[in-house]
Amino acid sequence: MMHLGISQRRLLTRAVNTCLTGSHSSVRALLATRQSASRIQSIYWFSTVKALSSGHDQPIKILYASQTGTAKLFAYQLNEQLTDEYPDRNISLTEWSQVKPEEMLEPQKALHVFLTSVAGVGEPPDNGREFYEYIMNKTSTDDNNSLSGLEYAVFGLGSTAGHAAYFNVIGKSLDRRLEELGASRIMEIALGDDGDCIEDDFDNWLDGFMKLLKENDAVEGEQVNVEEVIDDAASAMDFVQQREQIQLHEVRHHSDEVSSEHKTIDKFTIQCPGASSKDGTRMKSNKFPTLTLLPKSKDINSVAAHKHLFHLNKTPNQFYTDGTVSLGVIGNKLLGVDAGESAIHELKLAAPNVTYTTGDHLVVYPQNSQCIVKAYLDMLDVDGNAIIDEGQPDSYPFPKGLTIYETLTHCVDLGALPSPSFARMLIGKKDIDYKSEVAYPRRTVLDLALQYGRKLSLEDLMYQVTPMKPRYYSIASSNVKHPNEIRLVYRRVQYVTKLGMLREGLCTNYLTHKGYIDTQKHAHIAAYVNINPTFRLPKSTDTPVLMIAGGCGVAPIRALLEERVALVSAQCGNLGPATLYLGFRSPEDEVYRRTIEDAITVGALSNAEVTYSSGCGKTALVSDVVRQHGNRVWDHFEGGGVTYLCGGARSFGAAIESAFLDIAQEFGDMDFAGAERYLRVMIKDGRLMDDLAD
Ligand SMILES: Cc1cc2nc3c(=O)[nH]c(=O)nc-3n(C[C@H](O)[C@H](O)[C@H](O)COP(=O)(O)O)c2cc1C
Repeated sequence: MMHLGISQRRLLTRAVNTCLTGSHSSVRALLATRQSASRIQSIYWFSTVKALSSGHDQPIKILYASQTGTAKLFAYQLNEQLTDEYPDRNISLTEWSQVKPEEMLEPQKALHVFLTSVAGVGEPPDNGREFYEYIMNKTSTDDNNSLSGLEYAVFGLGSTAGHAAYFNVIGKSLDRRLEELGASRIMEIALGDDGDCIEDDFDNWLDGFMKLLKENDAVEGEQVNVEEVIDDAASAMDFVQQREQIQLHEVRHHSDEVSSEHKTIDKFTIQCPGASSKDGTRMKSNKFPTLTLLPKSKDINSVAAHKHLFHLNKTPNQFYTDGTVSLGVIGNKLLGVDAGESAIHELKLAAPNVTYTTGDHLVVYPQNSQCIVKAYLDMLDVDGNAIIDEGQPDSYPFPKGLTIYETLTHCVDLGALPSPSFARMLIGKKDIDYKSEVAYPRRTVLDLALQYGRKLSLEDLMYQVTPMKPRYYSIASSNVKHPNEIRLVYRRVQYVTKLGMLREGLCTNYLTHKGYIDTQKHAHIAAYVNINPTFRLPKSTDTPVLMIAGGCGVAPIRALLEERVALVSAQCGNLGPATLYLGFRSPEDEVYRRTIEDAITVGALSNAEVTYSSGCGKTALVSDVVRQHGNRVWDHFEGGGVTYLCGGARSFGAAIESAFLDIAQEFGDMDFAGAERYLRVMIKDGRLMDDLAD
């Protein structure tokens, strides 16, 4: 399932940069929601914040660890704001994995700002693991190890939507650990919540951080009082406002001599081979470094423009994560043909050289649709064929040497929301209510630019737009049955916003358009397998299995069923009983009936209960059925069986968790707190596994 659903588990993908969109969840998170708020408070109640003592010319090190790109994006935004504000100060931007852990910290030499997300349920991001382990194991007893004199601030990224029990644990532990090791916290940790509106959280933190630096400058003797600090903040905003007027300046192309006629007529434009205007000029940003463009003769609609970015692999410009491969689309069909446009799809991919295990995720790199890319090219006034030259400054956030068309197609998320600062620039106001004006109506950069009549330069877009992130999908096939094939299940996302704008999920629509044509020449997608060791069939085949799923949550369940059927065929010992509770929106939405019937016929599934929440005479929610069968469910729990829970996190996952808590209280004769403890032990012991997302 894609999750739009589940997959979006990690799917986090998502939305990583959007407010109130999909997010990953887990039962343990749901369980802990009630407790987490007070726990977080108590942890930080006693945290100490010390006045910033370093000089106003002290270098600032921005250090980030990011799994899906959000912390990285914020780190870049912080870098931009700081270099803007303090052009003469030494500001550096470093990914944790870029330097040896023991070389990353420089007490007394720099102010350290850490940004880190949480990935993999309470785990650090992959590019942060080494440093995180280093700092957590570092001892404070050895003088050489002491971090005394190191001033720091932490912006943590996490999600309460799906990970309340582990909300921001990495940022919080890091923040605590640094203090334990003698470092000085100059600002309370900020806990960005991707389950709500993390852009807003970062914006508020950034505002506070910049003010703190200004106050420090004032204390240092520049005689700036508090009102001045506030005025400064306001004039910084005025600058933002000025920026949107986008002054156009005459500049030279990096290597070309500008002809005398251009010198005289192009007062506000850059002479540029990548311009689409007749006179060869385009707009310039008065804030971001001018991108040097080279002409390219190929047409943007040529095949080359749509190819994947594998040619960048093993270069400094590599775009895909190691292990990303090109998978041929060998099947793509609507499973519920009468279920309308949001019917569930199944995508079949040839994966001859890919190793995966049943329960893993496939991480897909989507592309923006051609019509959206074209609309941006028109707005930017540039030629999509022009190549963004290799010689850009290091701060340029995307691979160099690609055409503008390729960059807009692959590297930036044109469906994402602009950051608050970018939105302010586009709207032309310093005070905006980001949630109501941008996040909830889901206005994109293009929407705002068109609505407010802004013309954007290429640079203003490239330096502020959200980078493209790959999307996570639960694999819906078993590697035992299909070692050379991967199936995904997804629902195409389409909806109309409160402002009446049609919105389409970027990846599900990308996949939908990867139609299958039965020839040797397949469409391809770029993707890699993400190992998911906490979602596996039990090692012992006779362990009883209970599977509970809703909608696209059927994806990983299909994989488990396929594997159990394969185990029956291979006569791999005694197969324990297996029960399935599965819910769909309506009978038309139902998928895999045949698969379920076949599994029952061969003995891979003992019984199945399929319910519909609407569209038929007898509707029921899966959670109601689970409650009705409470005694059986309890016997399963007590009998040492394993349980799988797959589907949407917020409503489906929460409803089933609530049913489990009721069952434990009723049949286990325990109170609510005891029921919560009971489920927690099941999770810890690997007897309750989930693949939940929204
Ligand atoms: C696989 C995965 C696991 C996650 N686990 C947690 C978690 O345990 N606790 C939490 O607070 N957030 C968790 N999150 C949410 C992310 O930390 C959050 O979306 C963050 O903004 C992502 O930042 P990044 O893109 O820089 O990695 C998880 C996200 C993913 C993708």
